[in-house]
Amino acid sequence: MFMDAFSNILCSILFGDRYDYTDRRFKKLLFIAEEIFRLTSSPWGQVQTILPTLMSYIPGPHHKAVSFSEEMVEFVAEIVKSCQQTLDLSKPKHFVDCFLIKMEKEKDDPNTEFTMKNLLYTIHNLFLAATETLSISLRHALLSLLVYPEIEDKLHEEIDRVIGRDRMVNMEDKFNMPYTQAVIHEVQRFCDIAPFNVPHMVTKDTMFRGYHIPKGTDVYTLLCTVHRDSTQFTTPYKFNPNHFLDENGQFKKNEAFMAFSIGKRSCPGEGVARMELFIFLTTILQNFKLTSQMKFSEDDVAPKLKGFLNVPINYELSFIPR
Ligand code: HEM
Repeated sequence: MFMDAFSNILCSILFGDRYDYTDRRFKKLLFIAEEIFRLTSSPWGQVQTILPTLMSYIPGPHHKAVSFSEEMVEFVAEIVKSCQQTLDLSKPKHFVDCFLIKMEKEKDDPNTEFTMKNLLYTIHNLFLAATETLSISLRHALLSLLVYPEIEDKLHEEIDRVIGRDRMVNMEDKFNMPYTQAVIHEVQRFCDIAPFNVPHMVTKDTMFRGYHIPKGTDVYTLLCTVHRDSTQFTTPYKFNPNHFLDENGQFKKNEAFMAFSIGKRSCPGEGVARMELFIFLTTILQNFKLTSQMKFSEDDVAPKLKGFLNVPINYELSFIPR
């Protein structure tokens, strides 16, 4: 359900359109995205990420991810084709229109990055980067609130005080909701969904803290070590929103928070991801109390590595209207 909702937000940004949840083509797109994610997270997929050349010679299920990716690109190509038919150069309606206009402007530049292939693969990558990450984060957040109902109570209190029950939340509210902001940051720190980040490669010979890293070496920046650093977080192995609150209960940034990575290649979707997590979580809690027939321990909320992402356990959840 969350995947459907987050994917539809992306579809509105990219194509200016939402899909009905029962739409056959939309369901197919989500199925493909989930399959690519499942295959790349499997042990086969992980070895392929680390040793792509070797794994291209070895038969196995990891090759299916490539054919699923091709299917997704074909699907996207159809949508882009229909956008081309309705394109008005003076009135771009969405991301695809803006990209097509740039393609048109730079069509005589042999070095342009604005090509059809880049458009299709950018959309493909956005689908993979933007849907599962948000869905996993929200599922972690709701599980954390089931394990710590006192934190849910404090969120309800802040939501009722700042937003009330009669209007929808908006992004301005965030500035008056330090506790909610702290909880969302703590969910992302504690659940640490991309513990090894994504692989990077040094583009030139590099000296780092006395070590020589030759050009072309793969580098994995372990975000998990920063998120569990006891010099930065008082109780690194415990879910604790106070990590992001000062002594006056105001939201406090922490430079060691790196859920979206840092530097030039940090997550370009950070802004929209923060917005979506805030709006989804506050809207759910404005309207519902969370319960479950299952019994949870503190260990259940701790991150569980599956492939290259930390995912929450499977759990049942009921939304009780408030
Ligand atoms: C809670 C949600 C999200 C988390 C935790 C997250 C985290 C990350 C991380 C750790 C990276 C790797 C950065 C690096 O290479 O150092 C990344 C890359 C990326 N993310 Fe996100 N992300 C999230 C949501 C999104 C959303 C909503 C979008 C798009 C709307 C998005 C688009 C991307 C793209 C395109 C890249 C690749 C950037 C590149 O290769 O330069 N992400 N993300």
